[in-house]
Amino acid sequence: MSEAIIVENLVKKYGDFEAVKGISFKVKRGEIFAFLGPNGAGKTTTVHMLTTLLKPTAGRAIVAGHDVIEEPMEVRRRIGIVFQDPTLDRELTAYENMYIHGRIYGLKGSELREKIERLLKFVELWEFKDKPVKTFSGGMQRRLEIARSLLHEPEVLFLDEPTIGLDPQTRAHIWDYIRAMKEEHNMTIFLTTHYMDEAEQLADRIAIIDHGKIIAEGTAEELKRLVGNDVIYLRLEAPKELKCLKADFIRGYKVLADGRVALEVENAAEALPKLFELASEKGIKILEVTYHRPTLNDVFLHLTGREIRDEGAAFARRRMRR
Ligand SMILES: Nc1ncnc2c1ncn2[C@@H]1O[C@H](COP(=O)(O)OP(=O)(O)OP(=O)(O)O)[C@@H](O)[C@H]1O
Repeated sequence: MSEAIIVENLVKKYGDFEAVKGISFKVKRGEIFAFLGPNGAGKTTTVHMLTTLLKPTAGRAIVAGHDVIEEPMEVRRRIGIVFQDPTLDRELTAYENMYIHGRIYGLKGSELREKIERLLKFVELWEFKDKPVKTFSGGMQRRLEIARSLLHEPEVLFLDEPTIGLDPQTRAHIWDYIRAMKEEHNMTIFLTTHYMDEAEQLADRIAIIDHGKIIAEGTAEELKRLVGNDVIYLRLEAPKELKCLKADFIRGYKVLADGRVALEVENAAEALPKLFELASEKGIKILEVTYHRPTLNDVFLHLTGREIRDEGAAFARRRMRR
């Protein structure tokens, strides 16, 4: 089978609240697939259903060739998971954490020792192997969790927000490991993220999830094509004057939470002089202008009218404080 994950009409209700509202998608073997969405979109709930930790209310999911409801043990044997919150034993050393996990999966002797060494070297923690985890930084702990999740050579690896709260340098390191896992082991990787750059940098395909539904799916390039060619950001002296800025060359617009306006246009270089002319005709004062090719943030804005960035950033700050 060429698919590592097949999901059909998957639903999860918590009481009356439907957190996941009948989602369907497929992930091919050897693919990095990202679930991109804001806080509370239903990403973790989906990961928990796909990893057999949570029973779906309805629908079906096949992971590594096995049904998550009918054959949970078969699924568990073939997957690795790195959760959002650390699950390491902080009192034990890095080596001991790896060793115990390996024994749980039936590994032992020289095979286990060699794997631990190879994986701790892979995530650049070999020299810290005898240090207790409580002395590790957040980034070191995440690297150790990744190494641990690879011990039993999973076919499919689930990473729930793998770089949340980490500094840019550590995030880039973790991206390198994720790419290496795909390239060297043809591993299928399902990751959730609210960071657009993470989805863009890593994923072969991206599903954008919002309020429990997949609202778009494709490669980063395909998703950006939904928006069009260019996006112009404007700050107006009086934002309510926006309604006077109607013209054929403006394909759509959205008002951002910070008061700026995003205009979707075919070609910003051609649209800008026309825009200035129109503004001066109508007596509208433009305070600031920038433009760029659409980003995934623009795609999210185009689809939902909201920015993923604000919600994500606030969420990351909240988590860091915990
Ligand atoms: N055990 C639960 N009981 C009730 N509601 C829940 C429970 N777990 C999650 N929810 C709700 O379901 C929705 C989806 O949550 P979920 O954690 O899957 O979202 P998410 O996209 O992963 O966001 P986050 O990154 O914050 O976990 C949210 O509105 C959340 O409040």
